[in-house]
Amino acid sequence: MTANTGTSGENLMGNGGKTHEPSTPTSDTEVASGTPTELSEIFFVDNSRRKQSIKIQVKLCPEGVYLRRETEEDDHINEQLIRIDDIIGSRYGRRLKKRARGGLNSCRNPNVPGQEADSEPDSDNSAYLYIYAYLKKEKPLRRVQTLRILRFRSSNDYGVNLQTAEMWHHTIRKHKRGNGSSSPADCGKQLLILLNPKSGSGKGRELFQKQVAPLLTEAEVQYDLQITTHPQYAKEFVRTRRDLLTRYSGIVVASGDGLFYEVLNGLMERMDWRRACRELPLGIIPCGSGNGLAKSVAHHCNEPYEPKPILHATLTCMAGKSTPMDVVRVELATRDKHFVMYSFLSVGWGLIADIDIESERLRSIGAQRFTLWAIKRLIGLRSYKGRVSYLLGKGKKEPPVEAARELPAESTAAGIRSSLPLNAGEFHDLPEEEEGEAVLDGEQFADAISLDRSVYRQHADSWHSAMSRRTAYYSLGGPSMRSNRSRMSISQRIEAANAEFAERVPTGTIPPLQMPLLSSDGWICEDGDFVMVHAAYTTHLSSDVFFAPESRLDDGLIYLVIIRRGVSRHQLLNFMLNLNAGTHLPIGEDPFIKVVPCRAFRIEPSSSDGILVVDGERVEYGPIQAEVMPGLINVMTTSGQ
Ligand SMILES: Nc1ncnc2c1ncn2[C@@H]1O[C@H](COP(=O)(O)OP(=O)(O)OP(=O)(O)O)[C@@H](O)[C@H]1O
Repeated sequence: MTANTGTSGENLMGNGGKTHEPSTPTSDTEVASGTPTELSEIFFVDNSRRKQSIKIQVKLCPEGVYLRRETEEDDHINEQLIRIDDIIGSRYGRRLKKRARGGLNSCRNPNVPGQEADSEPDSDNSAYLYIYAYLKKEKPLRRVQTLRILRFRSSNDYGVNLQTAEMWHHTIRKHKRGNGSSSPADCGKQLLILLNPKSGSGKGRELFQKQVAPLLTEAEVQYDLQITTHPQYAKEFVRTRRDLLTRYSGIVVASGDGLFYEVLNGLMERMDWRRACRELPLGIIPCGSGNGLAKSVAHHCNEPYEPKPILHATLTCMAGKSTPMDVVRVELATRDKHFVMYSFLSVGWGLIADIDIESERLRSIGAQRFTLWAIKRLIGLRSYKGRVSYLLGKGKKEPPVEAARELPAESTAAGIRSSLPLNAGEFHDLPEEEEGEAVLDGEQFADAISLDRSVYRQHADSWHSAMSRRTAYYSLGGPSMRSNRSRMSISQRIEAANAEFAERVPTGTIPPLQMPLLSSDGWICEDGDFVMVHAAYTTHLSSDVFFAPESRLDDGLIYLVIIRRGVSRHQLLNFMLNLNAGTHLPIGEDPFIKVVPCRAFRIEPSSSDGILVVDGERVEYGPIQAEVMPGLINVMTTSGQ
């Protein structure tokens, strides 16, 4: 719809065809900047069929834009509200040369002879305001793209008309801010967009240009697009950029879950990790193959996902709101080394992990590979011996389990740290980075630091150190260490460095992997044969696997699904078939399948052969444990907290 205002409006309202001043506030409440709170104007739309113009009152207020349409027929009045949340942005200026989506209809001022709406831009003194909105509709849940074009032509002077359009534009922005939305444009920062051109079907770049870039333009978002050139590019980028917090307002990953994992782990390696996690909201635009996080975020916000996941997720990232989300600190032990990684989706052992990884060889057939491999694995059903231990979530009762038992209250060696209440507030930032001597010291002792925090993700095909650089640097370079350094032996320095490190970086609060878990600390342990142990902390493992329906982004809980040997193939088949709808978990007690909401868990496989996955990627097989860091990061959502 194109509406025009100005002399025509005045004429109809009986002002004798005089041009009128630009829109003025209808309310006298004005903010310091001079932007009014409410604007109202009469517009007209040509109705060629009825050979008359339709009068439309347009009112802009904090709730959004009201359009009230009146025709000559008394009984024919209808109204529309474009909610401020549904408006992603507006633009003002001359008429766009290219026909804008939503249609810039030819319109003629009905009351001023000779004033052609379709005149060439050069002779057109009108200023146009383009309002871009994506209206949220229920049943079915969807977003409807809507463009409203307001044409301001009350003056013969283009500059005056432009001022009016500009005032409307700024008022829209003000109301969006007032609604809790913080656009990058408002804080003078850019959005960092990391795009993996190889993710999913390998069309990330194309999809971005076609579906994401136009929305960014509509929302006036300034962005820095970084196209990854190799694995670890994104991780290194966020880990090493000194101006990350001053230059960027948030980070959007246009890719699959794999790249999001890189970004998260890159942030966690920064000296200012805590501040970075708090101040830089993270968004995801699903261009990958699994897309569990994008679907979980859409589910959380009650936003549509299909049939246009990229469009919907981009809108979510543009909404300027964020919600805290849990991160899970995962610790692995292989070949006498400790590895730490930060996860946001899941840890898996057994059935689902096997299907996910083993079906890779059928990647060329698409998503059907999972179905085919699931059938294969159900026929040749495997189970794995081992031990699963967990700390129940606060206020959660232990579910009835056949073989669950409490760990003996062992009196353990000195130095075992008991499990503390998990609290994100316990994690601290490192002090600001210092150059020079400290870094040198760090390098000198890097190899000697006992707590190696390297992580190996086989699929990513590269080693990356999660903490070692920082460990070495901080521990020995801190002011408290420097003064006593000369009097300390190397081993004392290393010990002190580790102690300081443990305080300052996001260390775990549960006992290290090689230490026993105590029932007196609340640990519950199950030994036996397991078909599957799969832990999830978001609702969806992939866009079509609704694995943990009860999960909330920041509930501080890990949903541990345990399936014991003895489960029938029929029951397993039902489990697999119902994963899509989220109805796979037993409602009442079940001797073989159960779900445990916990804060931390440990898996200790008895054999050395099997598959473990973290966030859908294979990791080294061996003992693994994880604990939740509640609400550590903020993810972009449409409903902020
Ligand atoms: N330019 C690149 N070339 C090759 N690999 C890359 C490049 N950029 C990133 N990667 C790696 O590709 C891996 C997979 O990427 P991503 O997660 O984006 O896609 P996906 O695997 O298709 O999606 P999903 O993880 O949702 O299944 C990541 O682990 C990342 O390290």
